[in-house]
Amino acid sequence: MQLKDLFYKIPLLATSGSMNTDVTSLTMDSRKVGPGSLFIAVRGTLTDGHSYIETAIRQGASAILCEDFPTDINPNVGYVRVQDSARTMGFAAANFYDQPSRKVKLVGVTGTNGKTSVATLLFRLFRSLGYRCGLLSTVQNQIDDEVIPATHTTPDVITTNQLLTRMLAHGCTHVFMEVSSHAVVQERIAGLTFAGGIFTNITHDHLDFHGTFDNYIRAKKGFFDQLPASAFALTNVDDKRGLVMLQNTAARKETYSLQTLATFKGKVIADSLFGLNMFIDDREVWFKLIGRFNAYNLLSVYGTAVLLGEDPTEVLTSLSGITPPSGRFEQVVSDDQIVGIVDYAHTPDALLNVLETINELRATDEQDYLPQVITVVGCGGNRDAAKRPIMADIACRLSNRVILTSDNPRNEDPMAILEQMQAGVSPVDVKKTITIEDRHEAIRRAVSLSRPHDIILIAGKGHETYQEIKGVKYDFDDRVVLREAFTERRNQ
Ligand SMILES: CC(=O)N[C@H]1[C@@H](OP(=O)(O)OP(=O)(O)OC[C@H]2O[C@@H](n3ccc(=O)[nH]c3=O)[C@H](O)[C@@H]2O)O[C@H](CO)[C@@H](O)[C@@H]1O[C@H](C)C(=O)N[C@@H](C)C(=O)N[C@H](CCC(=O)O)C(=O)O
Ligand SMILES: Nc1ncnc2c1ncn2[C@@H]1O[C@H](COP(=O)(O)OP(=O)(O)OP(=O)(O)O)[C@@H](O)[C@H]1O
Ligand SMILES: N[C@H](CCC[C@H](N)C(=O)O)C(=O)O
Ligand SMILES: [Mg+2]
Repeated sequence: MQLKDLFYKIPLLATSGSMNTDVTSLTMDSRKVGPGSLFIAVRGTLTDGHSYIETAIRQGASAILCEDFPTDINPNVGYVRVQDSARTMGFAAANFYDQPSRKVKLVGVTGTNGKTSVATLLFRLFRSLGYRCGLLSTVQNQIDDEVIPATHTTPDVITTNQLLTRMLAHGCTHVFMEVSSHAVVQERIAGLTFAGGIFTNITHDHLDFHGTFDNYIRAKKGFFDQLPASAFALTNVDDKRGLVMLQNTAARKETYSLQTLATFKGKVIADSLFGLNMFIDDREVWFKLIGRFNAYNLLSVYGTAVLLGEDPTEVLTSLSGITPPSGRFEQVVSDDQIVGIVDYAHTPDALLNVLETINELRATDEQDYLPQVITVVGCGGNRDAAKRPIMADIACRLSNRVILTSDNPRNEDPMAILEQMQAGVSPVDVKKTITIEDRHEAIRRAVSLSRPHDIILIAGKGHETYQEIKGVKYDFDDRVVLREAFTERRNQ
C-alpha cells in the first residue's frame, strides 16, 4: 500500500519525501522493523519512540509517522508528522488492514472488574448460538477454537487489526474484546468501529497509572465517548458512575440493573456453590456461575445478546449452560471436602465481592460446624501500591485466617510489598494473619490449617500459569499447587 493511502481522511500536520512510498508493514517497535515498514514513533512511559527513528531507517523502514521530524531527513524515506502518533496509528492501521472492525460485530467491555468474565461469556454464548467468533481477553485471544496467547488485556491497535483480519478470514461474525483503561489512554482502540460497548463497574485500581480516580473514570468514559451513533452503549446503572459513562456518547443508551428500572432487569433468587438462580426479564433461569457479581455479568451478557438481535429465550437457554472463564471462582475440592477457590480478585472491590460471596454461601451451609474461611492473598509489584493495605484489611475483615504472600513481585522487593499490606491490618486482626513470602509455602500452610468443609480462597492470580519475579516468569499455577498440597495432606 502507498503511504498516502494509509492516511486517507486523516488530518496531517506536515509531510516530507514521497507519499507514494510503498509500505508493507506497520510497527511502533524499532526492533520489529523490516524492509518496507512504516515505523510509528510513539512517546511511551519509559522511553520516546522518536529516538529510534534512525535505527528504524537503518533496518529498512520506508516511512516514518511521528510528532516531530528528526533533524536529519533521509530523502529516500517518506515522513508524516501528526499531532498524536499513537491515535493516528489506529486510523492508519484500520486503513492498512481495510477496516476489519467494520466487517464484524465488535463489542468492547470496560470496567474495573468483570471484563474477562463478560467478554468470555459472550464469546462462549455466541459460539453456542452457532456463530464463528473472536475473543481478545486477558486470559487469551481466540479465533473459534484456535488459542493465541495474550500479552495484554487489550492488545496494541496493530495487533488487534491483524487479529481481526485473521478472524474475518476464518468467517467470524462477532468479536468480543476487553477495553482496559490503559488501552483507552494509550489509544489502543483508536480507529476501531464498535457495534457496542459495555460498562461493568468502576472501583479503585491503577491509580499509579492514572494519578487520580477522576482521571481513571475519564479514561473509561473515553471508550463510550468514541462510540459511533450506530452502536449501543450498555451500562450498569447500579454502579454510581454507570450513567456518567454515557453522558457524552453518541451511541444508543441502554441499561441493566439488579436494583432498579432498566432496559434489562434481573433479580437473584438464590446463590449457592452450585450456581445462581435468577429472574431475568421475568424468566427464571439457573446459571453455572457463582456470586452476586456474576449476576451482573450474566445480565450484561444477556442484554448485549438481545441488543445484537438474538432471541431472548434462546439466549437464556444457551447462557444457562455456559461455564465461567478459567481462574474465576474456580473450585478445587479435596477428598476430605476442603473447598479451595482460586480467583483472579486482584483489586479491593473484587476481593470484597468474592469474600462476601464466600461468607454468604458459608452461612447457608446446613452443618453443625461453621466452616472457616482462610484467605491467601498478595499484591502485584510495579502496580498501584495504594491498594495493598486496603486489600489486606478486606481479607482480614472477611476471613478467619489470612496468609499474606507474594503475587507477581515483578521488580519490587516482595517483603516491602508485604510490609505495605501488613500496614493495613488493624491491631485486632494481627493475630489472625501470617506472612509467608513464598506463595507455594503459603498455599501449603493454608491447607495444613484447614479442616473438612473449610474454604480456602487463593486470590489474585486466577488463570495465571507463572509468577513473575525480577523479569523472569517461573511456572506457577495456584490450582496445581493447591491440588498438590491436597494430595500431600491425603498421603500424610
Ligand atoms: C504502562 C504501559 O501500559 N505500558 C505499555 C506501553 O509501553 P510504554 O509506554 O512504556 O512504552 P516505552 O517502553 O516507553 O516505549 C515507547 C515506544 O518506543 C518504542 N521502542 C522502545 C524501545 C526500542 O528499542 N525501540 C522502540 O521502538 C516502543 O515500542 C514504544 O512504541 O506501550 C507498550 C506497547 O503497547 C505496552 O507493551 C506497554 O505495556 C506494558 C508491558 C504493561 O505492562 N502494561 C500494563 C500495565 C497494561 O497495559 N495493562 C492493561 C490492563 C490493565 C487492567 O485493566 O488490569 C492491558 O491492557 O493489558
Ligand atoms: N462484575 C463484577 N463486579 C465485581 N467483581 C467482579 C465482577 N466480575 C468479576 N469480578 C471479580 O473480579 C475478578 C476479575 O474478574 P475479570 O477477570 O472478569 O475482570 P477484568 O476486568 O477482566 O480484570 P483485568 O482488569 O485484570 O483484565 C474475578 O476473579 C472476580 O473476583
Ligand atoms: N491486568 C492487571 C492484572 C493484575 C494481576 C495480578 N496478579 C498482578 O500481577 O498484579 C495488571 O496488569 O495490573
Ligand atoms: Mg481481564
